[in-house]
Amino acid sequence: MDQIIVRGNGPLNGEIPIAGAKNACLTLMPATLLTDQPLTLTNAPRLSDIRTMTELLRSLGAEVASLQDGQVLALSSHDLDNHTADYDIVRKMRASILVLGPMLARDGHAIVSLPGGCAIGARPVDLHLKALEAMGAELDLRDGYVHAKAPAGGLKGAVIDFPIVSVGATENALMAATLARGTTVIKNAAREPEIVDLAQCLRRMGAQIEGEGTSIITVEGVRSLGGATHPVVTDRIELGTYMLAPAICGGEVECLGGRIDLLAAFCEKLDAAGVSITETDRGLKVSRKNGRVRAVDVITEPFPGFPTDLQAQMMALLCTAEGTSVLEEKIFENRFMHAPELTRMGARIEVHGGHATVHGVQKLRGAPVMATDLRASVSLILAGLAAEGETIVSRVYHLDRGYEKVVRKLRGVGAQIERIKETPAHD
Ligand SMILES: CC(=O)N[C@H]1[C@@H](OP(=O)(O)OP(=O)(O)OC[C@H]2O[C@@H](n3ccc(=O)[nH]c3=O)[C@H](O)[C@@H]2O)O[C@H](CO)[C@@H](O)[C@@H]1O
Ligand SMILES: C=C(OP(=O)(O)O)C(=O)O
Repeated sequence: MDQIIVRGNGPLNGEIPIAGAKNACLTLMPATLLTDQPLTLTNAPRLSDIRTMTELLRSLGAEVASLQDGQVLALSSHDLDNHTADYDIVRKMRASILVLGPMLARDGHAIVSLPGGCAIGARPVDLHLKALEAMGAELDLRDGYVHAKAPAGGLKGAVIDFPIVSVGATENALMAATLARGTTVIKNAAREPEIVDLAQCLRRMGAQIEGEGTSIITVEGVRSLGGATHPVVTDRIELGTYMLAPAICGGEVECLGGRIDLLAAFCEKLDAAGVSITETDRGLKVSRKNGRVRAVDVITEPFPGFPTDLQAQMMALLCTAEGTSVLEEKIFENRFMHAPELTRMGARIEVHGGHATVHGVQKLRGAPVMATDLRASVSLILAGLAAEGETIVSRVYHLDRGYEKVVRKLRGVGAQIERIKETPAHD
């Protein structure tokens, strides 16, 4: 297993290109199951999660070609020769549940393993299932799998009123509704940019959708969808992560492809903390010129609120802020596992239930630390960039799920960071 070694090295300066969004690409790829025509995705990120989704789609009989060094994905699913998404693949990545709606809508049946819990929380899929039931699907939970059947004649349009905002359930319902008979109205829909991106891609494929980006999405089902070429939206979480690098270390970094509208709530918090953000022709320029950042309180919420996927990285910034910050995690019940690791680096953090209180310290110190999940892993790297001495981050396979070329990108702005093979322990 690899490790990443970071040495705190002062201000960072230069530019970092931002990739296409993992969380958008992982929902766009299953859209291929809705059509027998080719779907081409450009601006795809090169990540292990994308390879896992490729493996899953291939196991169902889809063809997926990775072109131009992985930045273009050519997908096609003429006939699916298998309608079972196997536990061995689904357990690796929760986004696998997104094949359920499309397979059911197109072919009328699907068997998909339940993804189970994961490190950051229980993460049930009941809302995905209820949405499909509302469209007439019969669901049976057996042996850890959802066995799903559409009524004769296919799924029917329905009013789906989600009790809480769910990104994944909105995506599954939206894809299924494109081929359902009649009109589907999704109320309390998620408004994330990844939902807007999915709706735009589906529309390019011939779907009739209105209201994406608002809480009510209306879909008029069509008989079939065609092929399309679609560019994956910028990864707002990778963007926010790299915006935090100069905020933590000082200096000035331009994040190429960045847009404030993807991250308005996050940008407001950075501004309040004393970080300057300027829109340029090429992206966002971020700098921290005057001394330490100030403490700010953060509550994670569905879009347009502060993203849960940036909470760990924001905590890394606040560890060295002047004053005390409170972070409240409202999406996932166990998403503070980075806190004890940051504490190993000298941070002063108290966690009580869904709240973490961070008392800013002057300086962090390098230490061996362990990545516990995707965003936790990058928060430790960010903290290491600002720490005195050497930080060794283990279990970086978490990082590979969501960050491409992290060492190259950070070295490009002057960071001292390298990836090494872990030395095996001796008896
Ligand atoms: C609203 C939100 O911020 N969603 C995040 C969530 O999307 P993801 O789609 O994974 O999760 P959801 O948006 O579905 O979850 C939101 C909340 O609803 C609950 N829930 C969800 C589905 C369900 O069937 N039943 C249920 O109770 C979840 O446990 C959670 O507390 O994780 C992704 C990866 O970290 C993030 O990119 C998304 O921004
Ligand atoms: C937790 C994440 O992904 P997933 O939903 O695939 O676990 C994430 O993107 O931060």
